[in-house]
Amino acid sequence: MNEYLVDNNDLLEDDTIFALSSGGSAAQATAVAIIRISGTQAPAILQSLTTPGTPLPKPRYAALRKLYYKEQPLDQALVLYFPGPHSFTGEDVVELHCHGSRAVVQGVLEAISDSSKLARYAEAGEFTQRAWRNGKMDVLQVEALADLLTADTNSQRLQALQQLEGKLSETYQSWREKLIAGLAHAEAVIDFGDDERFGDDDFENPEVGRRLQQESVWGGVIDQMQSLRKEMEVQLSDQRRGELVREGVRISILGPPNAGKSSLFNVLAQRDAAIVSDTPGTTRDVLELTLNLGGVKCILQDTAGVRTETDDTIEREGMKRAFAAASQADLIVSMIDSTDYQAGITILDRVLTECIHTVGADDDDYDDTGVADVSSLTPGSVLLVRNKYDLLSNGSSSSLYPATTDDLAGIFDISCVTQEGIDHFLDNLTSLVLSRVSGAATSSSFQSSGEGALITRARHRQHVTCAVDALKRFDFLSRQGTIAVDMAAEELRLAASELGRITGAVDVEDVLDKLFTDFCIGK
Ligand SMILES: Nc1nc2c(ncn2[C@@H]2O[C@H](COP(=O)(O)OP(=O)(O)OP(=O)(O)O)[C@@H](O)[C@H]2O)c(=O)[nH]1
Ligand SMILES: [K+]
Ligand SMILES: [Mg+2]
Repeated sequence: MNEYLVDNNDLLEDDTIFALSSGGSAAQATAVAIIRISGTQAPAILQSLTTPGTPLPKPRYAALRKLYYKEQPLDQALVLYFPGPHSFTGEDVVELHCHGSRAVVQGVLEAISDSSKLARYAEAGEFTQRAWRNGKMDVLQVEALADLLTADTNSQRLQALQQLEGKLSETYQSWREKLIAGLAHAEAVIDFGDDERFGDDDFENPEVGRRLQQESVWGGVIDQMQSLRKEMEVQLSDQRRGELVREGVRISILGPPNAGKSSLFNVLAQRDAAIVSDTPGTTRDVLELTLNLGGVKCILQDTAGVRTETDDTIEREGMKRAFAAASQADLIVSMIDSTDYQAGITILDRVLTECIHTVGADDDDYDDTGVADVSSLTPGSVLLVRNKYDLLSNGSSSSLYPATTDDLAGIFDISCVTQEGIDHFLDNLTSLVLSRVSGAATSSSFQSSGEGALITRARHRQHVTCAVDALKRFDFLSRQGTIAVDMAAEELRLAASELGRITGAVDVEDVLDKLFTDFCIGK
């Protein structure tokens, strides 16, 4: 395809662009290939491919057309014409649904690029970029489209569709409008000294009337901004459900050496993804694989075995990585060898306490107990798995539980060798994953999509957090009486601009540049 690409410096926003939009490449045969052309020259290009005098298809209706290049037939294709602005990009768009063989696709692409020199091959995401530029979608919807195009699971698809529909955009827009209204009131209060618009005549003493009026307007603004802030805080306290759906729920397998962590990893992967051996300390790096549990994307991690002491520097590094992974996990599968229960519990107890209540990722020394810090782990995010159940005589395992038992989401006896207990464990793990994202766009809530204003990216969270911070400062300043109104108003302006950045109402070129490069060519 590179032959169609032109020098980046020559790219113009009003060029007519074209691309193979149906995925794959011109070198791969498919049943049908869709070639898309967007820009002012699109209808002319279509006409140059058909015999002279052939009319353009009726807008938005499919028509069968014979395509020619240099008087040789290229293909018999289904052709669609979407005159702008009623098209995906907002420009004139032509779609050619051709037979997907290499000869046809390459022939048609060559004909488009060569015959008239009217168009150039599109850059990655350029069609979407035009849609955004022409006001067909906002940044949130561009992000949703990117998510939809890369969705692996049901929940990711539903969430992306919901955001594409504009649910999230509506929420942020309405919040921003409220802030701007508040700002307008604040400015009226600021101007009030020289402004007679509040009808002082209604009051016997104009000065008293003025002050009363001013206070009541201001009081109303303060109340509205406070309830707006509460709405935002509710959205922020969503346990990151939307982000979990989008990014995947991180599940770390943690435990002492030889507990069978890699064996479980392989059972869940349904292949030999990790090395299993009877040598303790086999796994050193953190291994990851993606699982679909109940329609939710999960990232499963196998980690190095943790123990209290080791002289091996590589093993120490492995343990450090295991800790870092576990501290960032959303769920932990803590595993012990049932035949070595007591030793396992002692280690796990300590490890879990550290992972749940502290983050050890920055510690050079595993033995250092870090200061309590943020961790994505919450009580109920640890499943205790007692492995090698097959080796226990009469299946009785110890009833001793770790001291952190309050934090446990369940205790499971399994065998990675006989696969006993695996299904039961997996069912429970799946339920736990689902409960983590409940309220996000799962199929049921999508139907009754009343709310659905979930944050789906860290970028959104950051801006909403900044807006809330500005509203907190507003609250403080506004309580100082009308004396600090102008400073308070500035905070409203700041909060509005933070929200504007989410939808792209306020400058977001850098966000978009990054986003469009993630798109495939043809989208
Ligand atoms: N009998 C029995 N053996 C098991 C079971 N699960 C794992 N093993 C064995 O236990 C040994 C250790 O297994 P691994 O999966 O390598 O253990 P690990 O926890 O990943 O070990 P490190 O990576 O060294 O921390 C291997 O010899 C496995 O075959 C089980 O359920 N039953
Ligand atoms: K091992
Ligand atoms: Mg291992």
